[in-house]
Amino acid sequence: MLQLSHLRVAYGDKTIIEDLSASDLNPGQLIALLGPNGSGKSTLLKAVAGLIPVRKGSVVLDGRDLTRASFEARAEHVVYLPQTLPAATHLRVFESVLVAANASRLGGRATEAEIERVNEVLERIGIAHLALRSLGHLSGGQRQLVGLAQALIRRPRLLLLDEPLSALDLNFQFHVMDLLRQETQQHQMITIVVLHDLNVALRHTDRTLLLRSGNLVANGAPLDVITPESLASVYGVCARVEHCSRGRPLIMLDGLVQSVH
Ligand SMILES: Nc1ncnc2c1ncn2[C@@H]1O[C@H](COP(=O)(O)OP(=O)(O)OP(=O)(O)O)[C@@H](O)[C@H]1O
Repeated sequence: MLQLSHLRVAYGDKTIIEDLSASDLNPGQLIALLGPNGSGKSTLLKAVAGLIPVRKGSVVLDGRDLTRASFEARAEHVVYLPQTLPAATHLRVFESVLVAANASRLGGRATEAEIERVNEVLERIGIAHLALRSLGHLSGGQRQLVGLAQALIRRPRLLLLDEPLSALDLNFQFHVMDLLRQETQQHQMITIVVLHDLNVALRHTDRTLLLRSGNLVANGAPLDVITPESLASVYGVCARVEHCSRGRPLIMLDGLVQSVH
């Protein structure tokens, strides 16, 4: 279980998150982290991952406060995939995922099991045919899928993904969200994914955290959090949550209420 308590996060003297708490973040849950541009989503993920110091409060994972753990200890349990795509190096896709699989131990030869796992992850994501291509020869979306493979191969306790769909086409967006849900449930991970497409959050996630100006304004089931009221007050849009002929919820955007920036 993950519990965030009274977090304060700042860049220098600029406080972004003042006093944020979130509980009920449980293993097996795919959790959407939503909020307008600049609301602090990346800052929160980076702080939980230990990439920005937490000035106050705690990040407790399975009873252990990660803010007091060494970077190495934290890296064993937490994987963070940033918004930026993996660098376009000469490394081949297969090697880059193998390196990620080995990231938590120093050196040593890859085991048969690790090689098999890399093949399996590439297959599941749908990029096995790219295994021998160098990263520098891939498209942006293909590199984003490699980044995802590098994260999933680690099978962490806590997986933090910052806009992992931003470069993907519709087919891969659906496939990746489906895969994340399966992996999260099967391996009882806690997966937090930053999304801008609220329909994706409604369709694919178990829980939703909604940020506004560094404050957590809602934490609950997607349909309880994504409401006309919260869309108006947080995103400044006039919208309805309708149900399509198959019963799935869909956000219909009618216009802007106000600027929230
Ligand atoms: N390195 C930094 N130094 C100072 N301020 C920063 C830094 N990085 C981000 N900020 C500020 O922190 C605030 C939150 O930024 P953050 O990137 O966490 O937002 P976000 O919700 O992820 O936004 P987006 O949806 O646009 O990616 C913004 O006001 C931003 O300008």
